[in-house]
Amino acid sequence: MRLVYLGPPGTFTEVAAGRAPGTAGAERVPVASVDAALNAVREGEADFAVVPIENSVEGGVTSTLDALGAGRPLSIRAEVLVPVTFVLAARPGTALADVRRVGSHPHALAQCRGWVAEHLPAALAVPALSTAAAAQVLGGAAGEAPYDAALCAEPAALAAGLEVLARDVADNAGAVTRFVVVGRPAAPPPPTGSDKTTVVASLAEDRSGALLELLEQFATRGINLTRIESRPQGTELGRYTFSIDCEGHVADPRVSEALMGLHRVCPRVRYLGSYPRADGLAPVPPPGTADADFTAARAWLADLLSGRPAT
Ligand SMILES: O=C(O)C(=O)Cc1ccccc1
Repeated sequence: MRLVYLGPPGTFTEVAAGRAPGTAGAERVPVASVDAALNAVREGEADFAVVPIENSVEGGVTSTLDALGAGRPLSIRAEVLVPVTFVLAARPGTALADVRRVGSHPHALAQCRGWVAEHLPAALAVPALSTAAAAQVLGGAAGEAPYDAALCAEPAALAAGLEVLARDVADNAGAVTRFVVVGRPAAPPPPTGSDKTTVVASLAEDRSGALLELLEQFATRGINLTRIESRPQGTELGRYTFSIDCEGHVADPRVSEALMGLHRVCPRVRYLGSYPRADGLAPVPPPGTADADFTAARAWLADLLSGRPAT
């Protein structure tokens, strides 16, 4: 079994890959970008990809959301939560006052924006493909590097031969990043009672109430959303698709009814998978929306249709 992840070694994604459920014993191969990881799975060069999808401070990882929403379909099999802390690291001999450009993954730059603004007010933020890639580029560059310091995990800094200038430089202690394990389309694993379902849906037309209609499919079935993000369709200003995570599993009656509702009201729905929640939390449906309520309602309807006396 081959698993690719956003590398190089030392990324937070590597930590997530090491904890990915159902991948014990897999050969773990770093790749340069989220697109490269997902395409390796599409092409059959890897069985699974582990990629970041969401952060508790910065929200969705747009490169992942866009890559999952377009191109050949993929399927999310599991999620992994990893706490993230950053150091600011530089080549030996660099002082904090020498740092004019800071390189890292855009989510790391965003999560340390306040610290950098306070301690390095004149520094430029330079995006890199990952935190460990920023450390590697800085440590490996013979002469001029594209930045003077990198924001990364401490082991990545040390592996690249850098020195730590400051620890715990994130603005929010306790930030958590969510990663997903992605494979080629397959039947979902059985429901566990603590699951999430991910879909991408677009609106029928640009009119008032269209988004409300989409959301109603979940609300009327008592389904809580754990993430919703709009992403531009890229065709014209004002056209968006919605990337949504909801509580529950496609095999749960209330979730299956909500997805069928989406299929009725949205021109395009991409089902990306149902998988166990990493936090183990179970949904608390409002009265009348438990799966047993939906099952009982279907049985009642079956009675009506068969002519059996129904109450
Ligand atoms: O670059 C990394 O180390 C990643 O794994 C992506 C990332 C970047 C910032 C916060 C969490 C994950």
